[in-house]
Amino acid sequence: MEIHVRYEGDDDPEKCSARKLARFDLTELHQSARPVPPGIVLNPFAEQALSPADTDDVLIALDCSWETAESEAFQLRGTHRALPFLVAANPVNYGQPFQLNTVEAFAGALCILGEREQAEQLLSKFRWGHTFLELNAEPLSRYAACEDSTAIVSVQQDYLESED
Ligand SMILES: C[S@@+](CC[C@H](N)C(=O)[O-])C[C@H]1O[C@@H](n2cnc3c(N)ncnc32)[C@H](O)[C@@H]1O
Repeated sequence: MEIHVRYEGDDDPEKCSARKLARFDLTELHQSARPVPPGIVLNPFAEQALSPADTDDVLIALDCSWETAESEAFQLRGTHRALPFLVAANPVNYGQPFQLNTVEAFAGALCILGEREQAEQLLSKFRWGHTFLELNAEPLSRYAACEDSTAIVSVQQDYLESED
């Protein structure tokens, strides 16, 4: 699957997971929206959850600081999808649901879309990468077995309830 990043560059470059992926040639960084090809845009504000029914082979994230990640920032061509309940494993947001960094968002999406090997390849560049798969092992395998986004939302409900 092709992996693209609309790179805003307003986050700490030392901790930026997208920059690290680009250093290993695992993604392409785009400084503006125009050259980003259309595809599945990972957008936490999207109305519909990502599911195996999404078949595009281009995956896009917006790498910016969470402070500037407002809905207007996600003006990118394609099918916008939110990721269901998954927990961050990166040292900045460890344990936080939904607020994944860019490599975690790609990895979660790839697992849901049946591209587990590529998810592992991206995460292998991060010391804590495997922890993301361990923390989310059960939801990821349940999401990957769902037919569509309605089923994903219903599985997600189990995790939201156990958070309360
Ligand atoms: C806000 S940026 C923060 C990136 C961070 N600076 C880093 O070093 O990776 C994370 C991006 O991952 C994707 N993402 C994170 N959590 C998501 C979710 N729950 N649903 C959809 N996309 C998500 C979005 O594209 C989002 O803009």
